Amino acid sequence: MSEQPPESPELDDANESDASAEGHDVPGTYRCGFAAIVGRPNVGKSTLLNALLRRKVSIVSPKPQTTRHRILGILTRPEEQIIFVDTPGIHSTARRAMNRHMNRAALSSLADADINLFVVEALTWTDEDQRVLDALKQQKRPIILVLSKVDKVTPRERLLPYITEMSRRAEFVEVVPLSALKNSNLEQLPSIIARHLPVSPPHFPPDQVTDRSPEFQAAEIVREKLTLRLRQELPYGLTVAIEQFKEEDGRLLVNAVIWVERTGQKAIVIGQGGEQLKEVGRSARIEMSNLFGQPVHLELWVKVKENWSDNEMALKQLGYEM
Ligand SMILES: Nc1nc2c(ncn2[C@@H]2O[C@H](COP(=O)(O)OP(=O)(O)OP(=O)(O)O)[C@@H](O)[C@H]2O)c(=O)[nH]1
Repeated sequence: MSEQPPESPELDDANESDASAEGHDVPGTYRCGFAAIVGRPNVGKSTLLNALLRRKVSIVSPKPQTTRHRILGILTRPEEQIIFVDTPGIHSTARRAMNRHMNRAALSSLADADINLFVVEALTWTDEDQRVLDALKQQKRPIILVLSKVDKVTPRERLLPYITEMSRRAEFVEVVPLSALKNSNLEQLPSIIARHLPVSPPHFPPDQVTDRSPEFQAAEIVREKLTLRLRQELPYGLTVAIEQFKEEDGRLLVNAVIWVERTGQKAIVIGQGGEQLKEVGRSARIEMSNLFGQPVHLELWVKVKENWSDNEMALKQLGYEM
């Protein structure tokens, strides 16, 4: 994984002395490594990451395929640093360049992780789940099976035969039923993961929670608000690019462009009398102010780039690593 420093003695030493320099000496038994959160779309991967970190680092919506990038979320504890990798949902209808990018980002993450968290929605099993499990098995890394959304399971007894059935599908090091939404049964997960990480000093400073820049987070907040408000297919045809992000007189000035694929979509995003865009801007601005701890002035523009999501060059320009 590109974020992981190579295992050269010089770098390891540098990490250790960095940690000490900041007053964060770590024990020789300290563990640090990557835990990828993988699964089909919409099973609750980003919600799980945010709940584990008690911070929102990855956007969430009821629509599948919301996460488009690989996003690191870093949990630093006295005995370990777990670098979670939130991944796009792995899906089978990968005809467009964007979908291929998403599957590639997810599949490369699970190959590089020290341990994988395979998230499956409790009581369900689909062909897409099976596809993800097949990919995981090829990696021969330890797998924790996370059964998500157990708050929806009634009566609870229905879980037991399901867990038995699921345990037969692969050799999971642990099966953890939980509800990220209700924050239930999450406490034990970091310790279970840590047992499978290599002994290593931390890769990141203790106060860093993500590898993503404030600009990236700002763009994602706008995209989340759009995804929550817009109906049907439209969220899949838009992306957000930050054109300006600067501090002036104690406030952040943010200009963002919402790129859509067709002229007709532009009018829908803006809405009658500009109401839709105004609401998106208002809710995004409030969330950004909370995240960045200062007032935000947000300007949104809607522009058309024909068919950008099926154009490798456009995707690259818009920040999708290929
Ligand atoms: N009831 C319930 N809903 C949940 C839970 N966790 C997530 N959800 C909901 O499931 C939907 C999808 O959640 P996400 O976290 O975006 O799922 P994801 O797997 O990251 O989705 P992709 O971006 O498609 O890969 C959202 O509406 C969440 O609120 C849970 O524990 N219980």
